Amino acid sequence: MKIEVKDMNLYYGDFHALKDINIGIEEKKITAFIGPSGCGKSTLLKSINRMNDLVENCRIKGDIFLDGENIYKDLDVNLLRKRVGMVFQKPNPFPMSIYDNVAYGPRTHGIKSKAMLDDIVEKSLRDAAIWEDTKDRLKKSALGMSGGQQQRLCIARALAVQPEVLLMDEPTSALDPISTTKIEDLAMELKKDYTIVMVTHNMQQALRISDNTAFFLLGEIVEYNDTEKLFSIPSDQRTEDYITGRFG
Ligand SMILES: Nc1ncnc2c1ncn2[C@@H]1O[C@H](COP(=O)(O)OP(=O)(O)OP(=O)(O)O)[C@@H](O)[C@H]1O
Repeated sequence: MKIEVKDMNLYYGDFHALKDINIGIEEKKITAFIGPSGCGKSTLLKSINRMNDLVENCRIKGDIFLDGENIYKDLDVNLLRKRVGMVFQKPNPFPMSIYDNVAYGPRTHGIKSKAMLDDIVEKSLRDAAIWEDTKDRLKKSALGMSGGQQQRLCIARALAVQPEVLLMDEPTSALDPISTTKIEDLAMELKKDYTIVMVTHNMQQALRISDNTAFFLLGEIVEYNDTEKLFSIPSDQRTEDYITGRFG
């Protein structure tokens, strides 16, 4: 297991948003989090790189381990966020050039050599399958790209600091079907090297690309299994009701 969440409970003030969460995320696999709106998928995703630390009134009990190290006790938060990158629902490139977007992370980690940065930028853009679209316009603003290109750029930006885990929060929900397919293909390619955890509202997407799926409801994980099993022979009635479209 790359990540293990043990007996985790999370509260936003008095609101109990995650209840007794226990889940192991397998290395170099795609794990999908599905479930109706507001059931805690993003909250758990954001906990894995401690983004909830930024939320006032957020209290967490229990533990999360990355390669056996407790992320709340044993790891520096900056190092954790280098190892666990994140891509958000809406592409959010910085208002700067394509090159500078990708070089941003490596620069903040102290890399100054132009040759080294050039290599990292090219490799990251290639790995995010967007080198061909960008190689002749690296100095142009990232904001001039299409939404789908911007999302792949954001993935390149996340890859540039050589993370081990990539958290993706509904990465295709703002994209058209063609860009969505590109991101899905990319995720399947990236799992050779990275552990991917993806929140998705799209059950077809979870079925197409993920190895394991967790079904969330009202802050609990109702069922967690191999994706094909979860969708073909769900063991909980609530999972069955959700995947057959009876609610949510
Ligand atoms: N910063 C916050 N302060 C207070 N409550 C919050 C905060 N963030 C989330 N919540 C609440 O926690 C619950 C879980 O939210 P979360 O965003 O994790 O759900 P989700 O399953 O990802 O939903 P969606 O699919 O709509 O993104 C919701 O009821 C939400 O209103």
